[in-house]
Amino acid sequence: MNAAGIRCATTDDLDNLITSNAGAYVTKSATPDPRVGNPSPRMKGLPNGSINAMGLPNHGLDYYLDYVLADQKKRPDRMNFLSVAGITLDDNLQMLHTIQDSAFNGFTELNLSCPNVPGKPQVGYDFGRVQEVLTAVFDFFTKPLGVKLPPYFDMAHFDQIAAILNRYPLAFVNTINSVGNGLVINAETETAVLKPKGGFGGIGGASIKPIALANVRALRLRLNPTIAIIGTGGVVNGQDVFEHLLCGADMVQIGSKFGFEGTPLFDRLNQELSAIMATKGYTSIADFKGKLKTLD
Ligand SMILES: CC(C)(C)CCc1c(C(=O)O)[nH]c(=O)[nH]c1=O
Repeated sequence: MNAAGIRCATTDDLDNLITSNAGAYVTKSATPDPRVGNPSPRMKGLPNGSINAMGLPNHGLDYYLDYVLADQKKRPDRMNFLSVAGITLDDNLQMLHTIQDSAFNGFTELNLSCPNVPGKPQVGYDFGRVQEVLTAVFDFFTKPLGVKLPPYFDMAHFDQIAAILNRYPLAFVNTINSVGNGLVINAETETAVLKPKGGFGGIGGASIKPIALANVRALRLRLNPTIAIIGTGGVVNGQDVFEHLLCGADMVQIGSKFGFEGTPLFDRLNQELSAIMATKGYTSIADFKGKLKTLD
């Protein structure tokens, strides 16, 4: 499926997704009210990925909730995901109350890369805050909910975030979001390529696959089996999908590459993954999911 933020901000984008061979879709992370987002250039393609500082441009929660409600009426059998990214905890709780009180019965993805109070790191990097947010959310929210996580790079952080997440009835964890605050420069003009944030932005694409695979594997090994894992990051071909599944992902999302290739990507990835499985004699994903071997 697509990753939140990529070709999923308008009803046209979403119509393209539901008529494609993607297994599911997720809507652009929503805020309570529409947002214009940051000034352009705010996203740039790179030889092996992308950098972005979009600033959460979106049409507001109601726009996406209306869309998924209409879709679930038309296609009650299909999975759909609604992503929310409140700038404040109150915004997140307000949106989740609206979703809880609505007829929506799909998955809600709570983006924990949302900003924290000024001077503190994003919520996903403030473990105490993660606990506060999830405690407040699960105080009332009973529908299927997962969290979108930033990448972690330290074994102690894998231990800490997993220990926190295991305390909540999460349907899934989506790992990873873009690798935060990279910087891409144009050496000829001696200028950063993005306008917002002095050129700092989230990095996506092939270069982040080793980080994504590590986060999928580390969390699979630590999280309760009741919590499914969506693997996101660095997928450009069927082998990358296979690797995410081997690390333990139950579902795979594609961001940067989907941005460049569009919906034919899903047909290509399905074909490439099927070819790899046939070569290896696998008839189902269960034959190899999570079965990464180590050299001990
Ligand atoms: C980074 C935030 C703007 C706080 C959240 C939205 C978001 C954005 C974005 O809208 O800039 N880009 C990403 O690569 N990941 C994200 O989660």
